[in-house]
Amino acid sequence: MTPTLAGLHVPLVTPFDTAGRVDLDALERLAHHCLDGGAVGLVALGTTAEAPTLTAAEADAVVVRCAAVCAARGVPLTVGAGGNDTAAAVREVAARGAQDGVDAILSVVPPYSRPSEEGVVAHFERVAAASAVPLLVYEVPHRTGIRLSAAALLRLAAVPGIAGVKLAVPALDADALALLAGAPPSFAVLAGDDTLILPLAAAGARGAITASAHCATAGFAALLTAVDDGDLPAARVGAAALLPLVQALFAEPNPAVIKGLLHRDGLIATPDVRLPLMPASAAAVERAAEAERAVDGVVLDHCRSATAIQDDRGAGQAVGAAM
Ligand SMILES: O=C(O)C1=N[C@H](C(=O)O)C[C@H](O)C1
Repeated sequence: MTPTLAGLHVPLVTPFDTAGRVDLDALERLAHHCLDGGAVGLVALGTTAEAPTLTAAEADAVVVRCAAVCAARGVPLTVGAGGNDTAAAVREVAARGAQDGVDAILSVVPPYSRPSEEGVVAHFERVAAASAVPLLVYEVPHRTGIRLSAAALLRLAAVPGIAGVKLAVPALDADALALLAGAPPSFAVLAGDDTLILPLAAAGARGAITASAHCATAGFAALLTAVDDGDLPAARVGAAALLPLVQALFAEPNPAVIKGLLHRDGLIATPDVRLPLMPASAAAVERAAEAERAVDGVVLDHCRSATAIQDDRGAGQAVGAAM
């Protein structure tokens, strides 16, 4: 499938069962839950998946199960692969990109080593050349230790095989705006920081990869649809309603609170994360649950009023047509 790098993509957590094993059935249920809520694609083995803690066999099993769900639902699957050893990243991306049902690769800017921008571009030229599927660069400075300039990201946009960037920068600053303004049509910018979906989408991002959207999925999908439809007042209502939820979900290291809330909501068997992450505090999960309830109210109210407006418009058009 040619991936649609637009709309809402959810980077799935990796659920664990009470014995500490990867719970593939819960993962499958969660995948359907997110797609039922309005996500148009899924991401496996992202940051939120605790990918560094999975064995190779576990990671393979996660990809196989997610690929089966995505194939059944006719949506694209993006898979995280790469790292800060270019030779190893090339091998991993080549293998993942060749796996059945993998439509795109999400590959992080090499973390920890703090290479120059020249080095980052050379890294991605090699990695993209090895990939059988389009590659999304994952720009996440607070995790990698380096922030790429707009000029460097635009150089990456011109590399064959690189189809976009997941932009998880902390602010909509001049570099982010310059990237959005200069990105060619072949290069999709996706919002990667959950607090900045509205401003990034309003400035031209085509969608979002958003861990918070495990919860209140319909609200995040509605926010992006509102921006697409040019309905900024509705998008502002949605974004304002979602912000307390996003803040609550990221109050402790991700994905602990998301897992805590999914467990509380009965979607996964345990809230467990693997070390070095620690389980979320009960207070953080409770705050997130309250924020989630508040979003449901706003989004439902908004949908009701949006439907009422649609009905009015439809009635008006019908009347106009009859005259
Ligand atoms: O796994 C991801 O992809 C995401 N991880 C981010 C993080 O934990 O830094 C957050 C974002 O929503 C998606």
